[in-house]
Amino acid sequence: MNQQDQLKQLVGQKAVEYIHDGMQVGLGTGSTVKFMVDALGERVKNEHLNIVGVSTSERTEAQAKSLGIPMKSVDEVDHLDLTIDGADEISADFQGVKGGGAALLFEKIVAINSDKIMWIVDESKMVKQLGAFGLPVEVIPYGSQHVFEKMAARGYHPVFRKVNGEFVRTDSNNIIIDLHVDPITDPHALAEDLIHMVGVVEHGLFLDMVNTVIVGHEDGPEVIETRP
Ligand SMILES: O=C(CO)[C@H](O)[C@H](O)COP(=O)(O)O
Repeated sequence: MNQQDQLKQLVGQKAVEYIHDGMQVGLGTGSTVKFMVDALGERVKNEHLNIVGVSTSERTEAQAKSLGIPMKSVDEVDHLDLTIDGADEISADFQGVKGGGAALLFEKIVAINSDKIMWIVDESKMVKQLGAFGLPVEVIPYGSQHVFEKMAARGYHPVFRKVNGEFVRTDSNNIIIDLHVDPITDPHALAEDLIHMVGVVEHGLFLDMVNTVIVGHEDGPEVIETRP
């Protein structure tokens, strides 16, 4: 395992210490969360931890079920106690960019219905200002070329996300446009502009949301309470 994966595993293992009996827990998406779900599966199996998971993607759902974690859909729970997710960038004032794994819509729905939100990252994700990582925006396919052109006209430097020449599809069958605005000097203004563009379903700016960040360093995990 490379060093970055070791840090991801470390924060994943640390995060599950915050999960207790009876909790309804949102499970994010991505390579860091995968380690967390593995660790949670161990606790469910070995300690008979009694929890319900709510996933943010088909990938996480399949992994959690394969490990015997009891799962419900977001609409089957009245609330979530805690959501643990990864992030692509976290700024010095704890604003986040997410959606590198194209799961930002479900991640945001689960996050805003959670009492507490925790992000788990290796130290490379901590930045001064957001923007170096392209900002993912989920867009419905119909009319997306026009949305793209409007974004370009605003100077957002959009790029359709494709793999092998094919549009990447989200779990809702939408597509992703990554914006290259670096640095993002006013994330709130950008978020406000994007969410009002017709055809945009959701954007990857997760603002004023996170309560706890666990950062993986070589000498151990650092737990930062951002909004206790
Ligand atoms: O937002 C996400 C998926 O949509 C992920 O949380 C984010 O991309 C981080 O992923 P990783 O842990 O693989 O670096």
